[in-house]
Amino acid sequence: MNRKFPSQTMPSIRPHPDFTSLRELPDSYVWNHQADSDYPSSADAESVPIIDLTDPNAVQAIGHACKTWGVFQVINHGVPTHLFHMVESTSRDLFSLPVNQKLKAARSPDGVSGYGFARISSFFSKLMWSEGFTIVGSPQEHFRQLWPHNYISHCDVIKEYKREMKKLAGRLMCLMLGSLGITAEQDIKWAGPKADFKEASAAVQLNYYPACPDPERAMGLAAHTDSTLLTVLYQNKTSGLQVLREGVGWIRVPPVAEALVINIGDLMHILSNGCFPSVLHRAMVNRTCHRLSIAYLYGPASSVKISPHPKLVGPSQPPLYRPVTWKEYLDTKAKHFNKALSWVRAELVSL
Ligand SMILES: C=C1C[C@]23C[C@H]1CC[C@H]2[C@@]12CCC[C@@](C)(C(=O)O1)[C@H]2[C@@H]3C(=O)O
Ligand SMILES: O=C(O)CCC(=O)C(=O)O
Ligand SMILES: [Fe+2]
Repeated sequence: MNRKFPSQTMPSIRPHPDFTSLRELPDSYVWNHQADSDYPSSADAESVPIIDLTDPNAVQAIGHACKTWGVFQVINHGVPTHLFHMVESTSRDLFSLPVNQKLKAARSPDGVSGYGFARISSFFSKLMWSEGFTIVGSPQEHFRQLWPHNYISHCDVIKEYKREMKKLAGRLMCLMLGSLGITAEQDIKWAGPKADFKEASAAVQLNYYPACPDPERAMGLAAHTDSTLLTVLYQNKTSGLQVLREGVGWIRVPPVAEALVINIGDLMHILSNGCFPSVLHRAMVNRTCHRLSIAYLYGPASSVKISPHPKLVGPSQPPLYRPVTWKEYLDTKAKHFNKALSWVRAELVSL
């Protein structure tokens, strides 16, 4: 499944089919879900924790969720509801444009921003039943191509969304690290003097999963971990997100009104020296309803090297990973995909 396909055979930009016109799932979209029987489909005996950020015990609850799940949902997070409606409406406007219009903002072969299949597509021989739009920095140039007359209001929505998400992600960083006895003020220099992670950077990923004629055999977004410190994920009312629980199987993460899903990413896995493992997750699709999700992929400023925190390292706990910048890690991920973490680990051994 993790075979790498040369980019010539799987370019990131192919003319997208008009999903709405397909009555049957083309063979190129049929995934072999046989391998899933290794992990029996869980009877939902367990569910991903839901944490109220206004609860005085939130730090402990977050620490426990990060150690044992790598994912949790947050409620009472303080992000105004209207912002989700606005960003959802920008997303809908974007994905409902005609294919040729969307391709005007296609991600270039060596670029990060723009419209296209998920970056990880190149590792799979089958196609995913989804479309994506990645925003790094300002979306203005791409949005101008898509909506020559009203791109500014869409840009403003993204700007506001990023501002709110950055605040929330900084708060979550403090809570997560706090649960490990690390204080952002004293122990994390790159958190800045106010410990607000002001210099942090991020990407926004808009995901669209059209309704699918044969959802059992299709795949929305293949199993992966995020190359981030943490990811804040908003999903609309249609379910589809699943996380892999060791020894249990794929567990659904149902949409909960007003809640946001928080994933631990690979860089947090490294920073916590493996205490907070990154979570493998995937998105399935639906026969009658389309699905939208918006991921805020949060990482450090470009000059920061992430390494196991000194407070979590000692004679009995050697550092398991070598220091990496976000860019270095993304390059490793682009080469080795789901084996990237072990590459960063293996390289330490070979130093
Ligand atoms: C900052 C990031 C994180 C990226 C790469 C780059 C921009 C787009 C992100 C995603 C978003 C969709 C899933 C993923 C797996 C993908 O294919 O593109 C992510 C990837 C990663 O987390 O590795
Ligand atoms: O659509 C989803 O629920 C998952 C999206 C995701 O994993 C991502 O954008 O990284
Ligand atoms: Fe993800």
